[in-house]
Amino acid sequence: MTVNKLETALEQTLANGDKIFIPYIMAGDGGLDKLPEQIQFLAEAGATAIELGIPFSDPVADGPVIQAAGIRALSLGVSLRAILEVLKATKGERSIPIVLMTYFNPIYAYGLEQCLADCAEAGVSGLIIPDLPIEEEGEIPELIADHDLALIRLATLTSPRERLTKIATKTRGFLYAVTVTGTTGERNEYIDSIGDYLSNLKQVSPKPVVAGFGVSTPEQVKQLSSYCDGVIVGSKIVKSLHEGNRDTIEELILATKS
Ligand SMILES: O=P(O)(O)OC[C@@H](O)[C@@H](O)c1c[nH]c2ccccc12
Repeated sequence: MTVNKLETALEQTLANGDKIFIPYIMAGDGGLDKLPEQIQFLAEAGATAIELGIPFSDPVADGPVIQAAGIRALSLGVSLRAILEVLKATKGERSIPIVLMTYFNPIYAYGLEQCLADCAEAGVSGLIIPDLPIEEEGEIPELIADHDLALIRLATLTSPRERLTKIATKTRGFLYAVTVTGTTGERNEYIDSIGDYLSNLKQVSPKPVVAGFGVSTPEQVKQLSSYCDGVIVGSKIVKSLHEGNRDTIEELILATKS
């Protein structure tokens, strides 16, 4: 029951009075053999779930830090297939839910049905596919649900209210609330209406609302998660892991604890 694993972890975090913290890491950055230990470190540091990026040659939504991590992983020959094999082999060792963040192309190249079956077998709980807008999903959400995986939808600042409501109703697991316009990466400030945007999403979303993009300090973690159910941090985590600066990661996670 992989979807349940994700939803239970999110619910438990909120029931404890904490906020959700989902770190994004690039699979295979530093070598795929490092992945199980990186996951274990983040789980022990108190992460709720992990968003695992699949390296891809044309990552249109990624800023410089994540692009560079993807290039490092690709240069080591890291593939979706190899990542799923590592996840499958280490499934019994971890209890933290894993969500894959991948552009649609690697899934398509793998073969949709086979990829979903292998994700489920590897113990993956959900998928974030940023270049699959709801207008173009077709039958894909049903196939994903048939494999007991959550398709996590993204809400963006530029979506009209009606579209946001549709996205919020359709999302599974949680709603990913993108907090900036543009690509991933650290930001110094958010738009003034960020609180209203997140509070509105909370009102229309039956699932937890988790804010991501541009979050890199404990203060930002606290600020954004005060309007919703928690945060996703990508670039800052990727950079800190790469530089061996793990204290920074622990401090970010600590900011979500009550
Ligand atoms: O790096 P940031 O600004 O902290 O943002 C999170 C983000 O990296 C992660 O969720 C992500 C990485 N690549 C993406 C592509 C689309 C949507 C989300 C993502």
